Amino acid sequence: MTGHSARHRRVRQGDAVGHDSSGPVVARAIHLHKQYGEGESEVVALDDIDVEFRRGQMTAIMGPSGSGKSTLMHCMAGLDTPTSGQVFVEGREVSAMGQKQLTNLRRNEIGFIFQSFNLVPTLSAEENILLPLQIAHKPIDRDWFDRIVHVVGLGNRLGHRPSQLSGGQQQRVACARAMMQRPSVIFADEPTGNLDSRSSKEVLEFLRRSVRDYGQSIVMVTHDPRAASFADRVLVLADGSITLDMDHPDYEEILDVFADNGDGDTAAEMAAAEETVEAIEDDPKVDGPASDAGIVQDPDDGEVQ
Ligand SMILES: Nc1ncnc2c1ncn2[C@@H]1O[C@H](COP(=O)(O)OP(=O)(O)OP(=O)(O)O)[C@@H](O)[C@H]1O
Repeated sequence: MTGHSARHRRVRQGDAVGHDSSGPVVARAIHLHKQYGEGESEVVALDDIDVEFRRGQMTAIMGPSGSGKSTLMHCMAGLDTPTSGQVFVEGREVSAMGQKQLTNLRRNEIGFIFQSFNLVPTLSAEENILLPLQIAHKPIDRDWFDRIVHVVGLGNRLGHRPSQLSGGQQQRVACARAMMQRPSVIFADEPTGNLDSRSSKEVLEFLRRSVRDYGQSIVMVTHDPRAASFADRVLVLADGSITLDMDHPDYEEILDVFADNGDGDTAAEMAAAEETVEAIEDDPKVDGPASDAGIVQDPDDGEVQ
């Protein structure tokens, strides 16, 4: 398959991404520039990015390793500071906030989902889900809790600790935790990166449902074209710039983009790796999902709330 439909737009340096689409904006970056180091060690991670993320949409951010995906998400979420430019969430300028305001913003407006789940190992699933609200001394809406737990499908696992749950179940706890505070936007960094394809699908279906049924806004970094195909919109980054803005692309169209970018080996490798994983999972001799074994929690990979 070659070429892209009119729904997909090549983006050139200086173009504003998302300004021509309908729907209110939940988060926005204006001339966002991020540079690490100086002189010979200087790296431009984000090169003058203009982008808008709309409410009630799931946006996937893709691109080769080192293209700036995590930096963009961290700057949008107030976890990293831009070198220049502005970031707004709900119309409030994140890039001008002090530490206290940032903490408040992250507690009240932003939900996080990380690749390594970041659950507290000594707490039960229920306690993990409620922890951010308790830290923020906020009241617990039991009806909302019950609805989320039902949608995530964890009803009979609430008393279990993370070590007693599969990788997919742990990530669904992390999803429920992110949804519990009804954030304006959830930022998800490779949410299915540690999961087998079956668990990935469960997590992605939950995220999709939270967008469809509850109008949740989600921005998700992923390397996985299958995960990106769950999104309403896919942005492709290269060398710190957004190069493509795709509206509801399917899996084939996403694979095609990486082939078009001269990254065909990567696309072929991704498809082959996925087929191998699916074959292993479908093999009756293999007992349980691959993700149940060997999950290592990285305590430095972001914060709990
Ligand atoms: N703290 C840092 N100090 C110096 N350089 C950094 C730092 N963080 C990121 N970079 C550099 O900025 C660029 C963008 O990194 P970033 O992590 O955003 O890429 P990415 O697209 O998320 O990559 P990956 O897919 O491998 O996670 C890379 O060249 C990276 O080496």
